[in-house]
Amino acid sequence: MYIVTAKEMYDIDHYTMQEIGIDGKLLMENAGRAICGKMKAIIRKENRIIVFAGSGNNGGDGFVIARTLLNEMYDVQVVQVVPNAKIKGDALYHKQLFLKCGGTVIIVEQEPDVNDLVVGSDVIIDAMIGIGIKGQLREPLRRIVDLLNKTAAYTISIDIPSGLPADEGMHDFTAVQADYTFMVGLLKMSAFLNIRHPFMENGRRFPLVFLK
Ligand SMILES: NC(=O)C1=CN([C@@H]2O[C@H](COP(=O)(O)OP(=O)(O)OC[C@H]3O[C@@H](n4cnc5c(N)ncnc54)[C@H](O)[C@@H]3O)[C@@H](O)[C@H]2O)[C@H](O)CC1
Ligand SMILES: [K+]
Repeated sequence: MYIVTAKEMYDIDHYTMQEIGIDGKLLMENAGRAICGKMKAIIRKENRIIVFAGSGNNGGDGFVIARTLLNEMYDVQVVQVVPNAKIKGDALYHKQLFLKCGGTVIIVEQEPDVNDLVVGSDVIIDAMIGIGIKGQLREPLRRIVDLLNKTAAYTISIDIPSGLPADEGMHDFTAVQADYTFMVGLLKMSAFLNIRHPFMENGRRFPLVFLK
């Protein structure tokens, strides 16, 4: 079993893209699809599902997941936690595919009732931020993470719970208290550090599924 730091994961992704030649969009598609395949064991067609998508590739995974679920007739919409201009590259490509498939994207800064959306949903998919996190969560992510932790019925995090430091060295942070976490590629070190313990609730929280 290999456990990687964020840098090691980026190095492996870089090798996969530059040396092997697998396009980043395809990596994202594979990650999102693999997660959806496993996720179907814990979600239902009648669930109201919201994907919270951030600005980076973690958000891109979220758009792939949203499109895959939408195309399979799940009740899913996306809440984008950053302005449109921040979505770029592979994530923008997958956002556009989701929109062209008829998907709904709600921009958080234009939506005064995010609280009502969360209260009215059964499953939150947390694709706000992954191993690209640097330092303490900034607004509006911090406020949204607090809201999800207080209000969300059931939360599934993509790759790592948003806000959790990817590596060692940080102890004071706010992070999503996920009921389930699907890791992409390789196991991330953050899953095994002491920083995770406050979120564990006697080991019951954070079941992990690791996807190759
Ligand atoms: N391993 C794989 O096979 C694949 C993994 N993927 C996913 O990509 C993310 C990592 O993507 P990256 O774009 O590098 O970073 P993030 O999406 O995690 O975040 C970057 C984003 O976040 C902003 N940001 C950074 N720090 C903060 C902060 N403290 N507060 C608020 N916002 C912050 C920053 O400005 C960027 O915009 C990985 O976890 C996987 O989920 C890919 O799909 C490829 C395949
Ligand atoms: K996440």
